[in-house]
Amino acid sequence: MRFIGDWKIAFATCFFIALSIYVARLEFDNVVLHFLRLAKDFPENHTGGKVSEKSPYEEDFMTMFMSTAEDIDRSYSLHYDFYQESCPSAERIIAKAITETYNARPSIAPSLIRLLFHDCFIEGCDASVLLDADESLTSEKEASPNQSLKGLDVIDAIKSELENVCPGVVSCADIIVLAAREAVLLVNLHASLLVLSMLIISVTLNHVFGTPQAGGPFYPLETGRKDSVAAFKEIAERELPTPQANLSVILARFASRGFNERETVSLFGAHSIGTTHCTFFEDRLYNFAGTGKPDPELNPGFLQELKTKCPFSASASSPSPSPGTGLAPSLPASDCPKNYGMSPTGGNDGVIDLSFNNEGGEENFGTRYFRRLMQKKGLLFSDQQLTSSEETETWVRAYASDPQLFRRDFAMSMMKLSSYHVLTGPLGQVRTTCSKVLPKELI
Ligand code: HEM
Ligand SMILES: [Ca+2]
Repeated sequence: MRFIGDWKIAFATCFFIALSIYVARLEFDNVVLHFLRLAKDFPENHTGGKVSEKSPYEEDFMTMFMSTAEDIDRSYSLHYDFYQESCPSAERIIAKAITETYNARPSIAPSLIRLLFHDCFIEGCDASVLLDADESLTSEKEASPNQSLKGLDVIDAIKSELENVCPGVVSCADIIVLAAREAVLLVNLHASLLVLSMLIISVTLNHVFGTPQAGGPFYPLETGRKDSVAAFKEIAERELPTPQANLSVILARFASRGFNERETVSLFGAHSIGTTHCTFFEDRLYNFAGTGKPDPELNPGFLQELKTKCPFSASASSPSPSPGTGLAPSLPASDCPKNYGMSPTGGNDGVIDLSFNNEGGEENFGTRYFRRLMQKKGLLFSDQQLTSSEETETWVRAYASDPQLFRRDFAMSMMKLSSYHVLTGPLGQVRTTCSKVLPKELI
């Protein structure tokens, strides 16, 4: 009995020490939150909707948020707490909905982060990706890269909840970026108390030994995005890099949207969570670039493990665009079985964790992905391409060994992506249903 009592006291003590260290180590997020509070007290100091031209790494969150903006007309720009008066509970409602959904369906977190990328990368964060086809519009959802998107139902559900509370106020574009922000925060954080306690202890141990905390980083977001009245299927087909894209294609696509190498590499850290279909990399296992052999850039032991997860299928032997082409631009999705889209028939529809056989630990958001790249264990050809140039490999190595650097850079890049090319003021509309533009009589 005595032993059990001692054990309990020891456990409780460890738990509270672990908790204190964990909380203390959240300094990064706390600084941001502190700054957010400051920002709230001085609302006239917010930046406008445009992403700063200056590299965000020369600035911190404070300056990015509070730097000079006097010359920007606030009604035409994003600003912090845009819904403060029009819908004060909006951000709370979104956060609650995402947390509840995540508790029942943790896979929602990566799906929402990917949804943000696919929306913002194509003509900006304007919810264009959510529109359904109608007589005047071809849906972006039909573009081959978007056919495997998930989580749209959750955005729709949040939107209808918000429409009940404050009709016609909160844009779908803002819901996407806020939902993705909550998703980043939640990744790997499970709700059950037992799991949470164990997580805190294991995370604390990780800290002691120099590895990062669980969950993704927090980053502040301005709001006030408007929704588009158009969708951009062809642009999505053409511009979203394919899993077979080589580094120059990838860097060019990101650079044309203002992202440098460092920012691009940091965003790829999102691939440390979620899943991928075998069809997106099976050519690397069986028939790389039509050679009938595996990709020599794939770790041999890892290759064998992947083969058991993704057995040879008809689609693995079908011709594929040679790596690096991005997307065969002249072929419609259905004619191009190995492009970004799901091959409609004969494809390997197996699904595998992007962190398959992860050695970095579940809690290791970001860092584990970069460590795997250094071991030639990138799942997608496009992932492994990040180690193919000196500049990008430098960042891969940096993020693999410095979790705090990754968290900071990822947060900054996600902020930048979330504000890319937004519509504000009269340039867009607030849809009442995310999948439909407003009927003319309501505009
Ligand atoms: C060259 C650039 C990229 C390519 C080729 C690419 C490709 C892919 C592919 C093929 C999948 C698997 C989809 C499926 O099978 O359902 C995937 C998943 C994912 N991607 Fe990317 N991606 C890229 C960049 C990004 C970026 C920049 C982000 C975020 C900032 C991102 C976030 C994700 C996430 C979180 C998942 C998991 C989705 C889920 O589990 O539902 N990706 N990506
Ligand atoms: Ca868009």
